Amino acid sequence: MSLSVRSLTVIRDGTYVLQDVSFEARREFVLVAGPNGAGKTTLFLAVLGLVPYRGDICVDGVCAEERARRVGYVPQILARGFNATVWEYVHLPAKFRKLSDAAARAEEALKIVDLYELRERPLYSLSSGQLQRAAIARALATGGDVLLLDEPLANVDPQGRIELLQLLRELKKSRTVLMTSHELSMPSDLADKILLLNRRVVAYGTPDQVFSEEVLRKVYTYVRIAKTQYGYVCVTEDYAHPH
Ligand SMILES: Nc1ncnc2c1ncn2[C@@H]1O[C@H](COP(=O)(O)OP(=O)(O)OP(=O)(O)O)[C@@H](O)[C@H]1O
Repeated sequence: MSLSVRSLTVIRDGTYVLQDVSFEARREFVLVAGPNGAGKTTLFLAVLGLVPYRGDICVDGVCAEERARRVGYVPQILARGFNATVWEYVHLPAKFRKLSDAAARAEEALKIVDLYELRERPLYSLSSGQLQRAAIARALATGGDVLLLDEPLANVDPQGRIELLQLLRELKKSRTVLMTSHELSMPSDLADKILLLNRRVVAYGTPDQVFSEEVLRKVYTYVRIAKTQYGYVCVTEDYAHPH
């Protein structure tokens, strides 16, 4: 459950989308932050071997593209499908990979995300938060000691967010989880590390290290993050100086 990225460079249409990106994560929860176009999704696609890249990417010491089998990926935009049930959505990828215990894996994954009771429901009937949890179960069912979650908190209501954060806390106990988010307010016990990207690694460290004004200024002009009793709270200067 370790991910090691060394000197990763991705060029698309002649432009450097990622340049000399290096970091390691081992059974940690890493929040991948950075502005639009910073290369966060591209980093995930490179780990999965879906874009051409230079550099070394290894999962549990496996650096060839078979490493992708050890990675669970939840993309930013989730297809609701039309006729699939929750069970089919979670079970079928594991079955198509001919995993002998596909049904047991799907069952366990659905229990982990607390959707087992809803397994016969059509996918389209789920709320956004439930759909996100179903997508996480789908990734868990095919493997996934390293989980890559692209914006799982987007479009999720506050109650769904609490449920998802609770699930993420559980998942990180036995896995390496990378999650992208533009929402930097979060409980202080969630992220072990913050990877602040802007095509290069701007900073990689603990939230206290990266959420400092000095580091954030390198990427965001008007953003501040305060550590409060509620966790890290992100405010922009228009809140700090109301009109
Ligand atoms: N298929 C592609 N061909 C060429 N350039 C691409 C392609 N996909 C993405 N890019 C470019 O790569 C850069 C990084 O995109 P990426 O989606 O990785 O950023 P991101 O940090 O995930 O952004 P966001 O926060 O908006 O989701 C962007 O400038 C984008 O235009």
